[in-house]
Amino acid sequence: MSGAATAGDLILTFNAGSSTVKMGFHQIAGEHLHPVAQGVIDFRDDPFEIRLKHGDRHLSCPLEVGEQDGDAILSRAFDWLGDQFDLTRLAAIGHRVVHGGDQFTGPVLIGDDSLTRMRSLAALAPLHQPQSLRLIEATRALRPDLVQTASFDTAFHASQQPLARRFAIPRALHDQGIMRYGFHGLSYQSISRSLTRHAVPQQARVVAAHLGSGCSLCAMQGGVSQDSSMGFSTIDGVPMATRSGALDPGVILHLTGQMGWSMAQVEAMLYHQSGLLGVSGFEADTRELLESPLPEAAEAIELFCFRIAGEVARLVTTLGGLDVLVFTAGIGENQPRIRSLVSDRLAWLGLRLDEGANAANATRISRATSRVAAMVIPTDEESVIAQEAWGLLALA
Ligand SMILES: Nc1ncnc2c1ncn2[C@@H]1O[C@H](COP(=O)(O)OP(=O)(O)O)[C@@H](O)[C@H]1O
Ligand SMILES: CC(=O)OP(=O)(O)O
Ligand SMILES: [Mg+2]
Repeated sequence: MSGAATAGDLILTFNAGSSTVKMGFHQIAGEHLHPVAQGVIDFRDDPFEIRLKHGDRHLSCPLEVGEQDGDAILSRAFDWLGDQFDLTRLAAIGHRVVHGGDQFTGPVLIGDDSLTRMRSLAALAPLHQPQSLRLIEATRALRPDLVQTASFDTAFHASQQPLARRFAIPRALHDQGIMRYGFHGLSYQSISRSLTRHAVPQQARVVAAHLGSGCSLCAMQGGVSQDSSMGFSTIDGVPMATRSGALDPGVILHLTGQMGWSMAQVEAMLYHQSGLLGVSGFEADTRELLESPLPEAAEAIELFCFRIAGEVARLVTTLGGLDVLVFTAGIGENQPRIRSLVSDRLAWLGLRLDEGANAANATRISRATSRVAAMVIPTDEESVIAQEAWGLLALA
């Protein structure tokens, strides 16, 4: 890749999540990077399309290609994006890559060697890593001239103490990399920066709850990660849209041993058939569940909030107390009812919501008298990826 840097002033980011690819266009202007447009391809839409918000304009384009055909999706998306932006201005494309293992503790330029190492981690994040790798490879084929960079979800958690990262299993397994990594790190880094902008002191003990399709929580102090609910894989921690969250490992032994399930069946159950979808029996989206009169829907929401509050309590122990609870991502930013149900279970910590502010998705949603502050802070993983890509351009 060396010598490939262009004089472009645009950075495009790709954030391949479990069900969407989010995009961000950022413009380099002197010492600053300005977000200029955000886009999304949501694979749950049928038929799916690319949607773009550019200033006040909302644009969309049907993709009309198979969901699995990554090359065709990208080429069609690039054609259309080329009508909206002068893509010769692209200086770099930055990708979110979920698993960096213990090999990547910061962002990297993508080249043959880093790509091989990212591929070796694909099995550890089967919902995410293959999707990012397909995008990176398709972009390389389409625009081999472009600098590409990778920003890792796991990197932010490299600051955790060894104790927080260890499972109580034989040391030899830990030494082979079977340890707690933590995810959603780009989101937590974005939150950490926003907290500084909101004048939250560096030493404040913060628990951030990233509640989207994937859900995790992170204990932060001094602007860095101290512990998190997700460990080795993106199934760990609290229940999610379709993932189980932490589960007694004896259940897996029972299913594969006594009940004769294959590993593929177990994997499908843990990643795709559990969480809100599994408990409700019909729906993974909190918006639909909260509208539903069915008791199973109410139970799915109750269990979700019960487990989130329980995880906050565990992370408070890691921090030795709690000053700020932050809600972020699709659910955290937009679902007052979920924030309220979680916070009610944390009243013993001295947390009291201002229900008016909560209903309005205000930045500060706790009462002035609350011992713990509760905040709603939009996450911006795309800006973190773009900043990191920009920082690497000089090395390209
Ligand atoms: N405007 C909204 N109002 C209420 N809930 C929302 C809204 N947008 C997203 N959500 C919830 O957030 C979830 C997706 O969150 P998001 O952070 O976009 O996920 P991901 O990045 O993991 O794909 C949806 O399944 C839905 O439950
Ligand atoms: C790590 C993870 O679960 O990511 P997402 O929420 O984007 O699926
Ligand atoms: Mg996400």
